[in-house]
Amino acid sequence: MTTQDLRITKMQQLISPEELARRHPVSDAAAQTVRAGREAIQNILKGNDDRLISIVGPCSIHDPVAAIEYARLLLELREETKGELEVVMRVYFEKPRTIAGWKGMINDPGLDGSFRINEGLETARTLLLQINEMGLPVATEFLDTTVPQYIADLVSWAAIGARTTESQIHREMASGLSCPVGFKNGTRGNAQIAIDAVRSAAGQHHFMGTTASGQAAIVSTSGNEDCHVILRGGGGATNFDAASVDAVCIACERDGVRPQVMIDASHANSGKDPARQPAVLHEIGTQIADGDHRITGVMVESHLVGGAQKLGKTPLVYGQSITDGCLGWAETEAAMRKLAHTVALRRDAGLSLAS
Ligand SMILES: O=C[C@H](O)[C@H](O)COP(=O)(O)O
Ligand SMILES: C=C(OP(=O)(O)O)C(=O)O
Repeated sequence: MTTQDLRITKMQQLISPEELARRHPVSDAAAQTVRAGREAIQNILKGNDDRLISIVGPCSIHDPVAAIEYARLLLELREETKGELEVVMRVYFEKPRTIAGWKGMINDPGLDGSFRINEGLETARTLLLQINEMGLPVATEFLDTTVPQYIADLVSWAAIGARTTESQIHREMASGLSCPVGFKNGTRGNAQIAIDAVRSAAGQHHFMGTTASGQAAIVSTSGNEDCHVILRGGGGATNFDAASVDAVCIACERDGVRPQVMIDASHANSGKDPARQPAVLHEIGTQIADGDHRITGVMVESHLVGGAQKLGKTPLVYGQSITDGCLGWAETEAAMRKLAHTVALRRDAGLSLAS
């Protein structure tokens, strides 16, 4: 009598990370973008660079063509604001769902419940290569702990989401990632779990994972010192205001964590209304112009077309989110230019890092 796999309906072979990398190797140009992106972010986190990490882009990627068009626009904005902002594109392939829904392009690239994960991984890797080769560094959320082996060599910054910050396996994963990592506060607004996660990920861990050839392995990590908290609001409250930043930074200091935060202008900080993101960025900009150096980054959900559409609608509107609502491109540009100006104001006022 079998007692095993009673609820498994199918198992298929997954491509190995090694095979995917063999098909789509990292080019020198892409590697250069990744290295430079990581280094710039590390310097900002260490306080050696007074610019602002700016993670900007769609809530999720579902159409690589629109993603490349978006990347071209963002690259121009990156060039224009490079004295004040380190602009990195949000290229999110994995979506953690509150209950159920489309889980992102790696899980279901056909958007139709066909779950062609091998194809999703290949499309994701190809897109990351293209964006990096353009000279634009990339940010993503890592959710499934198998995924980094396939794409992490092309990622300059990673997030652990509000639903997984408290998870031991995600903290272990972060301890071995080669890029800086931001941990979101919890969906109910608890920022302490993100501070705990930063401390945990800084340490060494030993856990189960897979090798590049796809073999199950015992993984040992050295710890990741480039981790930080992301404030995204939650539990019916926002946390982008000066008092919230103060409270979290004081808690960081108490716990031996660098007192610094990235602020997500979207999610609970905008009440999931994308049109409110510019007002959130304005408030963050006011704190920066007042001399606050503890805000080391921002996150913005933005796409070619503002708002969101329901998956299943045919045809889909080109360049519009099928997950959370995003800020449209024109509004994104305007808000990011204003934010860059506040960094310049802080600098011009002599409110340097040392002061
Ligand atoms: O950023 C995306 C969403 O906020 C997150 O995936 C949760 O989405 P859901 O509550 O619609 O499932
Ligand atoms: C899912 C996301 O955010 P959070 O984890 O804050 O809900 C996201 O940034 O896509």
